[in-house]
Amino acid sequence: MINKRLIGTVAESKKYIAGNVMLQWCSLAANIAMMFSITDLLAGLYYRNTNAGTLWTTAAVVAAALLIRFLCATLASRMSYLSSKAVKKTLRERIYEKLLRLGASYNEQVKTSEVVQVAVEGVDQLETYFGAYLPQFFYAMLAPLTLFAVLCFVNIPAAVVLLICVPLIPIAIAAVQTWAKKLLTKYWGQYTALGDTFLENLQGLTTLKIYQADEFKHKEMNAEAEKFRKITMKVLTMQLNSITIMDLIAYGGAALGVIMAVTQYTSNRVSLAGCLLIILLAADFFLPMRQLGSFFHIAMNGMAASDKIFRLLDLEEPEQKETETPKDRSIVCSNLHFSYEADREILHGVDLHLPQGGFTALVGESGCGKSTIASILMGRNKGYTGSVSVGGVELKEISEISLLQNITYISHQSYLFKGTVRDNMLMGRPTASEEELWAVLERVNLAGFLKAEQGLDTPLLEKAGNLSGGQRQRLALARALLHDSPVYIFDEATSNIDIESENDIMTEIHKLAKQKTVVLISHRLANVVQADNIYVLENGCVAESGSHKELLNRHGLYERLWNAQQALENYRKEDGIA
Ligand SMILES: Nc1ncnc2c1ncn2[C@@H]1O[C@H](COP(=O)(O)OP(=O)(O)OP(=O)(O)O)[C@@H](O)[C@H]1O
Repeated sequence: MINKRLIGTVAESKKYIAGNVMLQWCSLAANIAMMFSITDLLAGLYYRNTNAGTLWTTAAVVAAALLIRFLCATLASRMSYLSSKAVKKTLRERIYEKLLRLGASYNEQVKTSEVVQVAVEGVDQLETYFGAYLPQFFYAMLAPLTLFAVLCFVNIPAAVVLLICVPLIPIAIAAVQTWAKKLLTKYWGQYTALGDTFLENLQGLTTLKIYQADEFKHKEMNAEAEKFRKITMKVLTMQLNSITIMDLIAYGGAALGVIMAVTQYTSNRVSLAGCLLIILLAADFFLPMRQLGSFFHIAMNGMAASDKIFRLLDLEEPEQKETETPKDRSIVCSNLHFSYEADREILHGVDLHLPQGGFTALVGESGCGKSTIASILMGRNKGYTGSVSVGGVELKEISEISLLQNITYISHQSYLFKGTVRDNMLMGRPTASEEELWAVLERVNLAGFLKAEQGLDTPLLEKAGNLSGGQRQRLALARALLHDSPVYIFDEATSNIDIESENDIMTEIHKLAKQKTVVLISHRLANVVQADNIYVLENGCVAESGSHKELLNRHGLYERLWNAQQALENYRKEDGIA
């Protein structure tokens, strides 16, 4: 239960733990002095040899001891607070830095919901471990030894009996530990699983309602929650039972000490004051250990959480590369293979050439691997084989920051943050002036709408929920234009939006393609007609490539897809659907 690595990780907390232990020890010393004084007075009263001076001295000692104990308790809780603060700050910083180092491909290794739970709940659990458990652990060792040393001067047999009984509490704790550890690991597993399902169902609630599947999911969640309730009850029962056992040992041990004191007194081996002192201090032998026992379960929870934190902190990090993206940004993929799962290859030896300043399109039926290629180019999927090079340098060798400065990715669901239009746009270029912001908004045809609202200060809800799909995409494009990177990848950037927005965005993409390297992934072949080169993918392989005209003349897959789409679009036009 003393995790050296954990303590080493939050080294700053060591001084607070030591301070806390010292303060508790001072409080104990004050208590001992107070008990000495009181028992002396009581014995004096019994033998009728007390004078006013003794009374005043006792009153002064009691008052001073109470004041010291009050100050020590206040300062000790301050120490707990400081150590908890250090723990939260350090561990959350470590988790955050780790995620940054894992980079864009972090969720290849860990689920976002797990990261959130570990960083929030997991770290909170450790707060108690550092703030309460660890100081109590050391104090629970120190207190009985101190009392033993003091009581040895009063009566050795009673002091020995009390000291011998103290270790029974940690022995009882150790007995339940193996079982408790298994139970807590299971508890944490179910807790994260429940959190995962809850988050997913909440995010998909509208979809569940549309398909009236909410009742079914409700039942599923109920079943999972019931499982979690049962395991929580098991944990609580285990905690309650072990606390009962500890209470029996603690108060049984104290009772034994009292019996010893009385028998020693009746056989004249200890004075009345000494006997009273043993009786009054007997419980103090056990209370720190008993208190430790009650923190023990919280600490075990913390241990289970720390395992998860260290699992996250120990995830293998992609090597931090120093190489800058070369000036020549032409991208070449040769014999590119990639699988998300071991036994299912998605890309089977793809060869692509995306020349600097060129306008290249990737087309193909759904699921053929277009977005996977885009992800690889953005450095998000690192486990590919074959070669992907930028200006002759292997992609894996290029630093992630440099790559992301040079390539901008715009998907059909670009993320817009809660805040204002300005906040979101400045992410593209933090130094952009007001004029520059309005200029790109004009380019994407969003300026008119925003002027009628609150301009750049128009508030945005989470994921820009208060904008239409088309407006969201135009804003995402405006932000991307501000980024002004040499390469742009548009991955179905005009999917699911109105035809006007699509036309506006496509016009901008075509203009951009005259100045930058543009890769356009699109279902709609009418959008790629102007591309210099079109790669037609089929089942993770390049089936054909060439310009629109060349591909039509080949009479292959591209022509079939084109004819099918044209027929559909003409039909729509005739029926006035589009
Ligand atoms: N994260 C993932 N884990 C496992 N398999 C995945 C993952 N993402 C995609 N796939 C699989 O990889 C294949 C290619 O997906 P990809 O998204 O690259 O296709 P796409 O051509 O972009 O399709 P679409 O045009 O529908 O967007 C699909 O069969 C898909 O099931």
